[in-house]
Amino acid sequence: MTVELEDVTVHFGRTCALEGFDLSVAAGETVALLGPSGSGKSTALKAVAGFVRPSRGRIRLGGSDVTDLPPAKRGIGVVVQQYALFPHLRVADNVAFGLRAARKPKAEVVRRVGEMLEMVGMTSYARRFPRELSGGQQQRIAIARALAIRPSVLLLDEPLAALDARLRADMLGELQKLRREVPDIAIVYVTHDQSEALVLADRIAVMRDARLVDVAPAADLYAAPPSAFTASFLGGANLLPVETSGDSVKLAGQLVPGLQAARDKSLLCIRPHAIRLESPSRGDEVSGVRVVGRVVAVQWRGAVSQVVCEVDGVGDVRVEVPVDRWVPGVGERVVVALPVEGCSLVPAEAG
Ligand SMILES: Nc1ncnc2c1ncn2[C@@H]1O[C@H](COP(=O)(O)OP(=O)(O)OP(=O)(O)O)[C@@H](O)[C@H]1O
Repeated sequence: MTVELEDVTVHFGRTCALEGFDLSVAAGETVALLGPSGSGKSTALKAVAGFVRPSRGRIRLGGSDVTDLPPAKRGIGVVVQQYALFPHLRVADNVAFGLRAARKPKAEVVRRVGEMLEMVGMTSYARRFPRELSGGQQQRIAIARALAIRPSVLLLDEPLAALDARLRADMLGELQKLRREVPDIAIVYVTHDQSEALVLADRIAVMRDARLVDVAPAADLYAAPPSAFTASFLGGANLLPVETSGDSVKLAGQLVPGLQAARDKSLLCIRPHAIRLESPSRGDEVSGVRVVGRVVAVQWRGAVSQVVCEVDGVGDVRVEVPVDRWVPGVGERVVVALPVEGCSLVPAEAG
């Protein structure tokens, strides 16, 4: 079932939490709402669920206007942050709740509850009460309960936030599997974690200050971010100052081949993993723009090290160095090589 938000605006008192928000999610599509804390992601999702009322705009599900319908009449599966399970019901009864409300036959309820508990790895907890579970376990039951009714729209608000890294990876896998098993479900997934968005979403809607900034297929947004905000929020791109004259682009006085300036104010966008560091004493390994910098910080992060280099006339450049490559020490002079194929231009932000 399609989900459409058209010009949706939500106010809480004097706070505008969502401003003129337009988004359409097709049946079978997963769209992640990604943005910093307070950018309006949860508000957009609550508007679809019916938990908040827009002061302007319309919400349609499967083409029908549901703006004035209460949440229960919308037929949506919802898992929101801190979503309270029914405290007086055991885990299995929580998961069965929607199925019983829909008067499903008893055998089907039992089978479906069993399947759902198995999916979230909670079979042996079926007879416990929510207060006897950890926060992460409660969230897994909330996911099982939302999916039990086989909703055609599923809204997930930071569903993995309470889980540890290992469980989060497992649940991400489960959610991917779910998408294959229920191919027609439309999923709106709120997160501030870009890796979750990249794993799950067909498209990512990037939000900032109550507004939609960019929306596009995840791979396109990552490869060619349309704005400086999206470039840095998704993948932590370096945004480096360039000089333009005519349509040529220069970084620290050097021509960047292959880039054409289309506007006055642009920034050169390059991902930390695309940059190579070389010792000044070694030969040129990488073709592209080469500038000299000084290492000001090194953080080892397991498979990669993050190295920050200070480059005259450019500023700090963040580089990800894989574990099997040379990692310079703090204070060392290095050649920072930027392969042309990793470089793109994004418009500089106004103001
Ligand atoms: N019930 C409310 N009453 C008043 N203000 C609210 C309410 N809910 C949200 N807001 C405000 O609306 C704005 C958007 O909040 P929202 O919860 O949608 O952000 P978010 O992007 O989901 O953030 P987070 O990632 O922290 O959950 C924030 O400024 C927030 O303080």
